[in-house]
Amino acid sequence: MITRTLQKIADMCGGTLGSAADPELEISGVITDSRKITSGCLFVPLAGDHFDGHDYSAAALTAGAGATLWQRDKGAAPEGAVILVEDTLAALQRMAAAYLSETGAQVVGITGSNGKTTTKDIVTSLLEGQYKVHKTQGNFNNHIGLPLTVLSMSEDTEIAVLEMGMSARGEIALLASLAAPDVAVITNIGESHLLQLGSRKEIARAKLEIAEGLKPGGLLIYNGDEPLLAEVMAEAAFQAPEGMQSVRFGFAADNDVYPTGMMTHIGGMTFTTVYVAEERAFTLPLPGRHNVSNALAAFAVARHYGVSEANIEEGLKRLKLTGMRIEVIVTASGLTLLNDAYNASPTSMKAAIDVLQSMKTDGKRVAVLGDMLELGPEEADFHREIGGYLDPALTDLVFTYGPLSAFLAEAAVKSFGPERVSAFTDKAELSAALNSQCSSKDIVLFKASRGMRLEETLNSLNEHFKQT
Ligand SMILES: CC(=O)N[C@H]1[C@@H](OP(=O)(O)OP(=O)(O)OC[C@H]2O[C@@H](n3ccc(=O)[nH]c3=O)[C@H](O)[C@@H]2O)O[C@H](CO)[C@@H](O)[C@@H]1O[C@H](C)C(=O)N[C@@H](C)C(=O)N[C@H](CCC(=O)N[C@@H](CCC[C@@H](N)C(=O)O)C(=O)O)C(=O)O
Ligand SMILES: Nc1ncnc2c1ncn2[C@@H]1O[C@H](COP(=O)(O)OP(=O)(O)OP(=O)(O)O)[C@@H](O)[C@H]1O
Ligand SMILES: C[C@@H](N)C(=O)N[C@H](C)C(=O)O
Repeated sequence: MITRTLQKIADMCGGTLGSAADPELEISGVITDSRKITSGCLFVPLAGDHFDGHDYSAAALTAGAGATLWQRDKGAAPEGAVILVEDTLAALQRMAAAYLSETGAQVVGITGSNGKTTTKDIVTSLLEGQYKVHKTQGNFNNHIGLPLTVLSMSEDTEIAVLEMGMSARGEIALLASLAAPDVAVITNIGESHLLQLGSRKEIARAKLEIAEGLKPGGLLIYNGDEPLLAEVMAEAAFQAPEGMQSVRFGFAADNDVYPTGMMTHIGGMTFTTVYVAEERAFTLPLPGRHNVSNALAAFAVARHYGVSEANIEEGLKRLKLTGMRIEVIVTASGLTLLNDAYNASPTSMKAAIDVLQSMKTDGKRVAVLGDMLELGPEEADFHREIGGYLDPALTDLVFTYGPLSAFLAEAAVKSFGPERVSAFTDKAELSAALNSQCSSKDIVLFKASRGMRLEETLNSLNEHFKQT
């Protein structure tokens, strides 16, 4: 984490020391929540939807913070070590950019509608055998999360792997301007946040802002199976940096990185590809064809940094995936739970259904699917599309949760019949139905948008089977 004198911190964030501040005071770490203060940290108060951090600056100092930023338009600053700034969020971002530059770390920025977190985890696992790597924790991928990620990295980090999320134009541009990536990855163009962007082409334009933020001579690694990306890059408005290199990954053989074979097995996927010289087989401890796509993007990053095939194989073995991304949980009772409840959009929903329908079981395959949010005016049709995508020969029961998922159920009934499809808007009723209709031999998929918190229903079913 960042460790600097108070004066240096003030210089990095464009602030001015308050009269009581000791310029030589050592600051270590940056915290934005007064309830999580660490000794000697810099507290950065942010104004949010429910609180204004400035109301907690004095408490933060009392709790052991070494100093606090203070926004000039917030009235009288508290007594003690204060750095006065025009805007605390802008100061946080400026500090992060300065720190990243001072460390000299290489930066890999990862964006895309789906797979940012997964690909970030795979990239990290492939690189860390040869480099000191720091990566985004959880989903800290926005205008606050990315700066905090950077400020938490150690001074001797060699490569920072930073997830960049967005839900509006300009957001990736801001993150890329802060991070100045050496390598930018675009995993795919799906439908996430279509409500705000309006079209998939506009989503592609938003994601390609990462390329425009590359350092000169930087490398863009993008999904070559997605025509919208090439279309947008051909537009006059797209401003590639000087000397930009590019590598395309995907399933089509005209990509630079693509699989020459794939096989699903109980522990994940095995695929063959030409990594450096000749075709090799690699085992990915993750289910789903979509995760092969993510792995191929990560391979392109690893090859750029000269990672050996031996380290690739070791990296895949030690892969630590962030939870709730098609996480396979086999309970003591034998019930298999697919926890894919972190978020959902049509592309990721289909990918999850493909995983469920490809798994072998002596019991039933059960899909528990909740609302997909932020999809815009066509949201009902997107849910109907998923209902029609389910295969009654491969999925046995369908349970839906949420008002939008009623459209999914309506479409599924046409091929499953009413006795195999149940729609709910109450979690307790959904859980009761699952408890009575599922058996310990079943595989049960849970997937919905973050806002549905469907992991609560997964946990309820898990608890039920622990007691039976
Ligand atoms: C500002 C902040 O961190 N807020 C977090 C806080 O929210 P809450 O509503 O409780 O408080 P306020 O925001 O009103 O509080 C303002 C500050 O005051 C501090 N404070 C409060 C009380 C107190 O006693 N002492 C205090 O010091 C407080 O700490 C605030 O700093 O808590 C929530 C629950 O934990 C957090 O969720 C909330 O975090 C916000 C949402 C945030 O942006 N956090 C980032 C660090 C982050 O990266 N979060 C990611 C989610 C990112 C995301 O959604 N990404 C999108 C794509 C980008 C969309 C973009 N348009 C956007 O707006 O984000 C995606 O699809 O992935 C995460 O946590 O996963
Ligand atoms: N390449 C992909 N194509 C389709 N779905 C994917 C892909 N990669 C991951 N997913 C699915 O998308 C969901 C989110 O995965 P992940 O968290 O890795 O993506 P993300 O882009 O970080 O999401 P978010 O925008 O919420 O941060 C999971 O259900 C996961 O299984
Ligand atoms: C976490 C939040 N930004 C998000 O991903 N929202 C979408 C709609 C989801 O919850 O799936």
